[in-house]
Amino acid sequence: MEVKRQYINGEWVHALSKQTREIINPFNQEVIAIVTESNEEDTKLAISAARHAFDHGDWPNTPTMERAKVVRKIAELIERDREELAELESLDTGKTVEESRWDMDDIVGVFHYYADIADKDGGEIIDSPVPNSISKVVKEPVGVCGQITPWNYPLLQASWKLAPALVTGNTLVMKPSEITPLTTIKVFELMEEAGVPKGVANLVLGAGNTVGAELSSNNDVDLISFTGGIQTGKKIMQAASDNVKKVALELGGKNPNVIFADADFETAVDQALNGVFFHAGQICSAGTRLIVEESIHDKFVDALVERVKNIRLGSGFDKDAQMGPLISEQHLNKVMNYVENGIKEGATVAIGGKQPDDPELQKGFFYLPTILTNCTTDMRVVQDEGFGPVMTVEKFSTEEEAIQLANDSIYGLSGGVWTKDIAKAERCVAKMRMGTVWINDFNLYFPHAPWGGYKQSGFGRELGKTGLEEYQETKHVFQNLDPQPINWF
Ligand SMILES: NC(=O)c1ccc[n+]([C@@H]2O[C@H](COP(=O)([O-])OP(=O)(O)OC[C@H]3O[C@@H](n4cnc5c(N)ncnc54)[C@H](O)[C@@H]3O)[C@@H](O)[C@H]2O)c1
Ligand SMILES: C[N+](C)(C)CC=O
Repeated sequence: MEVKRQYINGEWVHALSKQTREIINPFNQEVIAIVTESNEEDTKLAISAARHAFDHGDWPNTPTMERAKVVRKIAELIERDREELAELESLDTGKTVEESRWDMDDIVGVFHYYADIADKDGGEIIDSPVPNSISKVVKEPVGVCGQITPWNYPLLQASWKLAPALVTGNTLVMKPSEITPLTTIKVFELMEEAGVPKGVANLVLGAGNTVGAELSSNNDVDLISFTGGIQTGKKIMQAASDNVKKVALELGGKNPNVIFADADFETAVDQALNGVFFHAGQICSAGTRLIVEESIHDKFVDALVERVKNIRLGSGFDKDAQMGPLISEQHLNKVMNYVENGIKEGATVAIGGKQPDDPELQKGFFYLPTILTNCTTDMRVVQDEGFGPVMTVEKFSTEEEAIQLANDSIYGLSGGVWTKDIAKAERCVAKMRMGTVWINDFNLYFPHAPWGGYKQSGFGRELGKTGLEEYQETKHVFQNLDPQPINWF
């Protein structure tokens, strides 16, 4: 098997150490690729290349419209290779190919969106309070950006960083998750084909505690944009402090989905299932914390359990499969422990709570879709991000209690409210401390609207206009057209 290489200063090169890593298919544990294993020294080379391209190259000063053409070309190439990329993503993550196709469409949309909006904000003229002067605000690229992504949406999360960084004239070094680097490698090939100049976009492949730590601590990096877990986010924030680099953190969530008794019952049941079990619950915004009005609690749980019985587990390449495996054995063990601890805390398993018996699934890291009832807000299983196909169910009896439960979390990424009473929904939304709140929907995102967290779900925003501004500095330029001595000294 040919070893896949890192991309530094426009060259596909092996890591200096010549170490490699096997990439595993989570459905059957087969080795699907071997990639070079970068370390701190490779990362320093990649950062130097990005630094040189920023300080001495043309990209930061290339007209925005020209950069937008390159970004649009990347979108077109991803669209051209959509099927290959979708299959690669499914092979690497275990998600169904249909899910991966949706991801690819979203990714194409993100590159187009940023190509479209990049030249729409050329700065601002300020009405200067000083006679005979010009005061203006201009936007400039931040500089060298370190970008670190997780394994659950490898290319989607990469696209949310690459497209705005490139179109605004930054240079960058990306580090995908060491478990799922394959589609990111492929897109760097497409970026080369699209004409991204040498040194502007660099790719290193390796572990968090080596490559990731170097990227976040290196003083030649001006901004670190990270998507991943809360504990890693804290380390990155600390590592970034030496040169006070800009930090953007997209961290985890434990997202409440509040169901009022007057909600459209069938739709709320259907979307509550989708909110949790899509991609086997390995979604930052999964609605794993169901909060249901007491009067419909039993009926709602019964309906969920009946539907869960029919969820089909299987290979991402099986057209009938609705849910794939978890990403790794280590993650499977984490999810199993999380559920076992929840049971010890007093939760009741309404369905699932174990690995499937199906002999065809034994090589994969599968876990059954699980619903835990009798949950209360003080339990770890309710507070911690399980990141698996596990829903906890709590009850409430008043609107105030629903809001209080929904906010009782260190996280604040997203949440949902289901009711036909729009005034009630708006009252709840106004009090819910989360970056995204859905009314009568769940887990919807698109390029035009910002995405990010309150509280310990992080700070900074991706997507939308705000996602572009993350990659820009704001400079005030004041010009005196009639300079005179002040005669103070
Ligand atoms: N808020 C969002 O938009 C969003 C989106 C996707 C995933 N997530 C979160 O990501 C997590 C799952 O992803 P994960 O398990 O890959 O997270 P993780 O934190 O373990 O790893 C994420 C990335 O950080 C790297 N890393 C690890 N240690 C590092 C260190 N010391 N310094 C620098 N980089 C380091 C990893 O190699 C990987 O590339 C979940 O918590 C999920 O909620 C959040
Ligand atoms: C941000 N999102 C929802 C695409 C993936 C979260 O894990």
